[in-house]
Amino acid sequence: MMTAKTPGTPSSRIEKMPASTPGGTRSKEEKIVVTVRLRPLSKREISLKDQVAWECVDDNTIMYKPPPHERVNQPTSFTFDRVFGPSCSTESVYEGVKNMALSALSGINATIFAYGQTSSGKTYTMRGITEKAVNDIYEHIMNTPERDFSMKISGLEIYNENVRDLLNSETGHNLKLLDDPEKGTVVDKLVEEKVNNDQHLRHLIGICEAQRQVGETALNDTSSRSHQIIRLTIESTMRENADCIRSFVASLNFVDLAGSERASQTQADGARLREGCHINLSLMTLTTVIRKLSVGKRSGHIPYRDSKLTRILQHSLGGNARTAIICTLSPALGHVEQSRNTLYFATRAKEVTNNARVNMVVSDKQLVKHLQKELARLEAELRTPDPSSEKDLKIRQMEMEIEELRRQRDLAQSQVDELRKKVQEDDKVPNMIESSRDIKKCLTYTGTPITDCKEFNGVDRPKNRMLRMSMRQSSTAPFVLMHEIRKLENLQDQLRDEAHRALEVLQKEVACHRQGNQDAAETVAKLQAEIRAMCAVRSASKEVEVERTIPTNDIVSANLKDEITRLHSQGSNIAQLEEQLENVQKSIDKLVMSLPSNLPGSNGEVTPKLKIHSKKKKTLPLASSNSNHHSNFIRSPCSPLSSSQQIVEAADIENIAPESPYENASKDGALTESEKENSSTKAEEGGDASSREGTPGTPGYHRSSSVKMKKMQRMFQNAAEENVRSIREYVTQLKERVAKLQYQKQLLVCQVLELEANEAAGYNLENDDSINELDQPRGPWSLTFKEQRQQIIELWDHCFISIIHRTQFYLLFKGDLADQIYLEVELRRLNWLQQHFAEHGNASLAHVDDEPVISISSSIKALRREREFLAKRLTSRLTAEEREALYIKWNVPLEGKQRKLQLVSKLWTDPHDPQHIQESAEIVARLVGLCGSGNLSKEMFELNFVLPSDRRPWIMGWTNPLLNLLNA
Ligand SMILES: Nc1ncnc2c1ncn2[C@@H]1O[C@H](COP(=O)(O)OP(=O)(O)OP(=O)(O)O)[C@@H](O)[C@H]1O
Repeated sequence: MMTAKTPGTPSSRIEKMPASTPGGTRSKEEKIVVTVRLRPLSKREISLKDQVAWECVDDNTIMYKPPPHERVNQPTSFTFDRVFGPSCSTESVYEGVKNMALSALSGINATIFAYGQTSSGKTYTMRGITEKAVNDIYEHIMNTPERDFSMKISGLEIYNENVRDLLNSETGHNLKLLDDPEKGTVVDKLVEEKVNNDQHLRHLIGICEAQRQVGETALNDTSSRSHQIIRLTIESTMRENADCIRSFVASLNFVDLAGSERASQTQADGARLREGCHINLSLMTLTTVIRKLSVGKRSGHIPYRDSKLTRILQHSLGGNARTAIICTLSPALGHVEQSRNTLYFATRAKEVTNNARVNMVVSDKQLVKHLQKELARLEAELRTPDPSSEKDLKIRQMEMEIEELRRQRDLAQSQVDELRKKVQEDDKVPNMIESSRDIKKCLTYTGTPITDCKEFNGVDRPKNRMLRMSMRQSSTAPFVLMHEIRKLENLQDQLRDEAHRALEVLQKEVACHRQGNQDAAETVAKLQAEIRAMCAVRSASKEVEVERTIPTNDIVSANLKDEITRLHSQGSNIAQLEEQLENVQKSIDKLVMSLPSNLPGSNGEVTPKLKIHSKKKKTLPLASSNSNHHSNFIRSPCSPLSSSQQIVEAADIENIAPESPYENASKDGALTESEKENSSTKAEEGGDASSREGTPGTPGYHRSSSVKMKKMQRMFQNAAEENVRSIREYVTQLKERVAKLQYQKQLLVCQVLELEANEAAGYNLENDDSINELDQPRGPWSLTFKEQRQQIIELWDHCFISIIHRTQFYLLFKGDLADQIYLEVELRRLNWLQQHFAEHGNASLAHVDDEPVISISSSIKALRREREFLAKRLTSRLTAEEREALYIKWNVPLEGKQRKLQLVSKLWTDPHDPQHIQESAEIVARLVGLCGSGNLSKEMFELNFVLPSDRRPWIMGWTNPLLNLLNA
């Protein structure tokens, strides 16, 4: 025999909570749900020709339909949560309370009542509801495998105010109600049967039904004479969490009340009358409790204890449960009074508020198990403190971290001290200062020392020191330096050869025009001889150098010393070449002036296209090799340098054609003085009387011949002028290239001088650690690289350098050891440029043909043009989606004007934000097609003068900034 528990306290221990509030979870106020079910007329009613007096007018309203001529003084219309008419199935009625029934599965108590007069259909309805609820409960359990459910069932009836156990028909009579301080009212000795499955549950419910007191009344052959309560207690726990000791627990009550009719109506007497009295006592108390609860807190005392029914169902009436009351009605006019009473009861009931909450409990078994486990753990801990406990472990870890941090701090401190000491020693070495002076001198393009150079004055000493250190690191690669020296010398040779060839052409031109200035021809011949002499010296020295073209590392130090000496001794060669070219240019100018068209007596004007200071700068070949670009600047018929040597020879032959009589006479040696004079006069008139095409003696013919001669003369004259002009321009280009060569050589000399200084300061080249660093993959160089690259990025921004150049450089040089030379030269170049801007402001750096070479404004202008170009490329290189994504990312208004230009104008603008730089470079690379196409090569940045096949700055490499810097 098991002890019965109250609905709120199933077989579990409520976790330190009052019986009325198990689990302590927050309660939810909810009114009792009231529905009305109107059954069809029964056979008995039909046979009595009773009439239907009630009609369900909608889902919520039931209305009295009085017979004709009846005066109705009472309400005729009643509204509830739901109203079900005679045709509605029990399933529909269940749907109205289903939610409530299933809330028991999640720990909320629920009670479903059936209230109504005898034979109104209470039992009929509650059987259907119970059956469907059982189906749904088991379906839910099947669909919730994560929870472990257990269920118990108890059944009782209150018959004549006696509580009978429907599952214990033998001894379960007149059970006592006990008041438990924790659990509330409990039915003593009520059997609670554990339910195994749905079949088992149905079976047990069937037993309860069978055990219920049934009797025949005038209205119902099988009238239920008692109040029946079937209670399911459902408990569930999460399966996974073994440590979870809490469970949901709730009870679900199915209550089928006895008929609420008056005894007289049932024509009861004897036993039925007595039953009726008791039934009415319980129902009267229920009605009173409901009425009192319906008016709220003002109602005062609630007489739950006045009947066993209300005592047992106390929690379901205004307490911790959700409650639904299904009021059943007979539609018969003959029962209208009882039906109205039922509807009055239902109307009050719907005003009652309950406070249901989730019941969380700890089962005694689980609690004991949990406490035992905890006790064992604590005892074990007390006996032997666990060394590997989490807290201890953390403390030890932290101690180790502190120790490591301390060690790192000490190491860093000692490094700083060492560095400081070294720097102090460095400052004491006069050779280093001397070296700095040399560098200053070498960096001065025009040969004038930059006395207040920011990078090397005392004001910026830390930066200066850093630069010196980085230069020492990178410039101590003698092998690279020697390689660069060789390259420069080759360039020098090529330039000299080209200058020589240009002068040869010039000489031929002079020879071609005997009327040219004799002095100029002599000057040219003299210069030509000088250049030949220079070439001879150079080729002799070359022979000596053959053996040491590829020096080994062992002898690199010694060779470099030789190089230094040789570079010093050759220092004047380039200057001489420049000077000689200058003289050549002057001679050409004289030559041009001496041409017939420019002589005051010819046409009286200087040909505009022969103006010496031509404003229009032509694209002339600057290839270091003898390419067929020469054909672009010397044109036939007079040019010996048409395109190749063969053409030169052919042109020499062609030049014989327009022989003058003076020439013929000279050849023959038989021309008289008068003839010479005649010839001279005709020549001055523009005609050529000695033309072999003419027939002397014919006036018309003579005139025609004279016109032809004039045309031919003019033609040759123009060709000659053109050639001389071309040569002049070519010489100008040679001068520019020589200037660049000079600059590059100076940069190299700087490095060599620095090497000397380092050596003098005790940095032995052979034992220099920085040389060994070449073999080491990372270390100090990676730091220097980062510093130098950041300086370069900032200087790019400061000097308005092409953003395509920046992109190329940024993407190419990632910190390889081989990048040292590139970074260093770029840094020097930019420092020098910055210095120039600081000193000269907007004045140009150098002049070619009176055009400014570089200035702040020209750099800004070039950068703007470049951004405009890139903005245009946004359309062709990116899709509309990509563009839009970029606008959003770079905060460019999507509806704004010139969005593309706005976007491009934001690129490369923040030198201090590495992410900005990286992203800017990626976008520019995409726009100019540098991504993954192999277009980027370090060769572009070598110290070569690459042929600028296209003048657009963005397609050129490092040579372009150099050109920008030095040229235009
Ligand atoms: N909605 C309905 N549709 C069809 N028949 C119904 C309906 N409701 C009840 N009945 C029938 O009416 C008769 C009386 O029903 P029932 O026994 O459920 O009434 P009751 O209210 O429980 O009466 P009592 O209080 O006397 O036990 C039964 O024969 C039942 O089958």
